Amino acid sequence: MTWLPEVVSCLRHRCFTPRSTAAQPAKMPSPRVTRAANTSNPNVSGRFEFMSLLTNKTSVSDQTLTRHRTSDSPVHRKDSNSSSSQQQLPEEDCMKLNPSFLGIALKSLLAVDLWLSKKMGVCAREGSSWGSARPMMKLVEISGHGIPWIAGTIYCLYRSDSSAGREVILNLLFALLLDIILVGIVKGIVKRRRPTQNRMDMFATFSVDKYSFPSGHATRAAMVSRFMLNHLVLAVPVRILVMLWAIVVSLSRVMLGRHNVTDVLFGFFMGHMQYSLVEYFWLSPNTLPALFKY
Ligand SMILES: CC(C)=CCC/C(C)=C/CC/C(C)=C/CC/C(C)=C/COP(=O)(O)O
Repeated sequence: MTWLPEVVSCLRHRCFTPRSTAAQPAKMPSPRVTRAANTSNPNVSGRFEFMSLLTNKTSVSDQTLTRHRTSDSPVHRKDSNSSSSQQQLPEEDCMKLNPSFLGIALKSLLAVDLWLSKKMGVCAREGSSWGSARPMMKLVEISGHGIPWIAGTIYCLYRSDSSAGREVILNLLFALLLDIILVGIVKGIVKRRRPTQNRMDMFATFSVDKYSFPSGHATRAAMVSRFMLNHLVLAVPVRILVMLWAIVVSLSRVMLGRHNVTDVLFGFFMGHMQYSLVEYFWLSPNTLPALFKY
């Protein structure tokens, strides 16, 4: 499991596309950051910075640039580190200087993930290429939301008059609550930010829902669909509809720009695992008689 921290770190740092330079913690300025900062100040254009390297002027802006230049240099950073052994390199820089094979493979995979997710986010805005389908995708989103599913299951439990029916519905409720808890824990650990193309206009979210890994809709869709296919007696066309619903809910997460592809793929896998967990800990009148007394 030594690879796990590297995977989490890679997901968390977005790897190739920092959302905004202002939001980043203090770290070694990259040439891109320096250039972006300079363009906002007309006195400190890229050209001026180049000239100041030659003329060695000692104006305030020059001093700032000199500081940037010296801290940009790995040699200087090494020196300053040795003079102050307390100072540590930020984690991101360490990864760049000493990339492992796993790190490179992960970063490449995530670069493809970000590129593909952006391409597939065709309903992310009203003005996107499939922007007119956005309202329909938001309906699909609500169909996989936790609140209607939990409320509906509680209602069915209340209305159920057979003990076999109550057992199945109670286990579905257990599965839905387990899903919310497990997804919340993983989101809180990984803390991967949602894609830049996402608009945070989702219905009823928790604080962890600002994070995107894994997709809670994908876990729920995978888990609930497997649950229904295994525990309800359904006609073949309905079974196909259930499978299609799970796929469409998962796909809609990327199309709405809410998630990257890997969030949804992992979510789908995690939903299947959660179902297996529910099967393993199946609540029955034998295992939990107190729950089935009434
Ligand atoms: C409805 C009743 C009776 C109780 C509600 C119990 C409760 C507090 C449920 C929480 C449901 C909830 C807010 C789930 C979050 C759903 C969500 C927005 C997930 C994010 O999905 P993602 O695919 O974007 O990761």
